[in-house]
Amino acid sequence: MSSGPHPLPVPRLPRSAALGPGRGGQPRLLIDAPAASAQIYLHGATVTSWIPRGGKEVLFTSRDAVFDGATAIRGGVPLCLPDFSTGIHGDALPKHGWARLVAWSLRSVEATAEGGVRALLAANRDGLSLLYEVEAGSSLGLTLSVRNDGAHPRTVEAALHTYLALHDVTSAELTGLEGSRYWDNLTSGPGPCDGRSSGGRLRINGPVDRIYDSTAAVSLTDPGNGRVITVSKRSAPSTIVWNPWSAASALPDMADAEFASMLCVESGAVRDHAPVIEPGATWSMQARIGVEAL
Ligand SMILES: O=P(O)(O)OC[C@H]1O[C@H](O)[C@H](O)[C@@H](O)[C@@H]1O
Repeated sequence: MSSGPHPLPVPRLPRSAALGPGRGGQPRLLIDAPAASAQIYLHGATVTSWIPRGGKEVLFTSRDAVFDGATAIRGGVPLCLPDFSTGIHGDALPKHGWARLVAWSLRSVEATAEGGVRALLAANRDGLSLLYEVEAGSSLGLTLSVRNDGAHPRTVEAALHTYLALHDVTSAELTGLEGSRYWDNLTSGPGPCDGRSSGGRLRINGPVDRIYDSTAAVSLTDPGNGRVITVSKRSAPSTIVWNPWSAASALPDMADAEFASMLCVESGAVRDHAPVIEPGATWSMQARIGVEAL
């Protein structure tokens, strides 16, 4: 009999959750609870699906996403940490940090009193201990905690790189960022405060890649699906808005035309807002995604 790799410890699961192979045979927690269904891959602790009961899929995951246990998953909520993009000094590798690239362990899974499921995942590396709590219910709660296990203060960038599914991005309107300053990654410069001239709404009709200074909750209308997606957050002073537009065709793991049915609205603490975590201290941030009828 062959003695294969030592299996990872599996926590006791409620009846509304199953751990098994998902796409590409990758370990995945499948949730089917009274309040919602959801999927979480242990690779990168990537939530790839959340469907509130009676509703439609809220998270976009590309049909060409690569599930090989090495590549970052194109869609859902990849975690960017300890760097966002190439980091504060512009030279950090891998891009967006290692958190989305490593296998996380599943610490606990429990049914919530509200009919959802709460999963706790953990990863340690590079002098940092990460804990990630995913609560999939009538809303999706994501809480990321980072402990500095090293002897020196650490500056850590973090973002919940949330891909939201839309019927048609050009008919969507994003509100909540009006009047906020932003850095435009497309021009590598600061953008004008926008939203004022358009009555507070941001419409997407081309590529967008902006890092907003904003703690505000945002709403994204999705008229084709008859809904508004809301994102509220705590300790996350950055909001990143990204759609590659047709440049997505250069991405090997995103299918042609899919850019029309997604918008990333990412909650984080990046660049000037990156927290400095003292030795032994823990910093955490939270985002909550909800859906309302339009
Ligand atoms: O292709 P990835 O490494 O996943 O990055 C996807 C995107 O992430 C963020 O939204 C950045 O602001 C973009 O500049 C970047 O292109």
